[in-house]
Amino acid sequence: MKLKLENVSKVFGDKKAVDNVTTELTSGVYGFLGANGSGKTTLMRMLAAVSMPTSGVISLNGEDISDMGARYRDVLGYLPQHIGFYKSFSVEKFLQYIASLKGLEKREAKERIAELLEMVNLSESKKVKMGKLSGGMKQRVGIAQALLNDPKVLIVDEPTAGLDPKERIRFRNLLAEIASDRIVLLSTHIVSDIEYIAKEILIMKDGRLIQKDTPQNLMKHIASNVWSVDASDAEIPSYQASYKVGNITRRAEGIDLRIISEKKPAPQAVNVPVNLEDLYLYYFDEEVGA
Ligand SMILES: Nc1ncnc2c1ncn2[C@@H]1O[C@H](COP(=O)(O)OP(=O)(O)OP(=O)(O)O)[C@@H](O)[C@H]1O
Repeated sequence: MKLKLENVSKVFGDKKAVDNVTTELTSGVYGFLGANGSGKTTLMRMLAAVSMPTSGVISLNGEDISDMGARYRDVLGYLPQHIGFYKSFSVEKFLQYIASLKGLEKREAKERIAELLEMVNLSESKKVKMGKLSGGMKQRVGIAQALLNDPKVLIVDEPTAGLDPKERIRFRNLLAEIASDRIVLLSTHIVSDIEYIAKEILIMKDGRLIQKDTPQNLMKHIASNVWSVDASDAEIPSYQASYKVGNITRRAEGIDLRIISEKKPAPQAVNVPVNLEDLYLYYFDEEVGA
């Protein structure tokens, strides 16, 4: 299984939302990191064949997905960032409805829905109306609908938003389990979502794919840029003004700042082992997700 992107771009007016992306995805989980507006959703929509590239080609096993039509949708599962639900449908009814849109046989759908409800821990709530579900429950229904047709390519856009930590772990394990013979692309702001399960991490910035590598290699690249610095309260603002400061840890013996910097930020600074949050901070200025 190979999903290939060749010089894929998407332009809205004079905005290049996705800029000449070329890459290949095979079985496994790919974590997709990027700041807000970096083009992740736009790229995922093209991979889900919801929108067409302005230029470039996306192919599955050598065949242009725009020529595959229904055959591509048959092997695709997609959980968009914002999914429209029918408030008056029960969970089960909603899944039956999506199953019929996806062309599943009634009996096959019934079995699959029961299995998926179990998997996302919603069997007990199958009669509850969609309008009455919590954010996390809705998200789990979204995940179930994306898996209805047992997709070979699964694209999920920020699927863990609104899930509590326990649900997030359950979801992460579920993806890891199903990814052995499928391509799973998962976008997130929350680095811990992909820390353990991603075979590779793709980093997108201003529409361009700037990195694609294993988490270990990406962390190795920045090993000399992550520092721990002893500081006093009074010094914190000046470090923050000059450097990317991650965690600030207060200890009995003083304050420890985690700093991302190519040059040594202070004489007492020492290099420390890198984690994925450092990677996020290195590439993006904004705050690291929860
Ligand atoms: N339909 C559209 N029309 C015009 N501009 C768009 C459209 N869709 C996206 N954009 C712009 O393209 C850029 C990339 O947006 P996109 O939603 O793909 O980013 P993202 O990385 O998914 O961000 P987020 O994490 O906030 O969803 C943004 O500047 C956005 O404003």
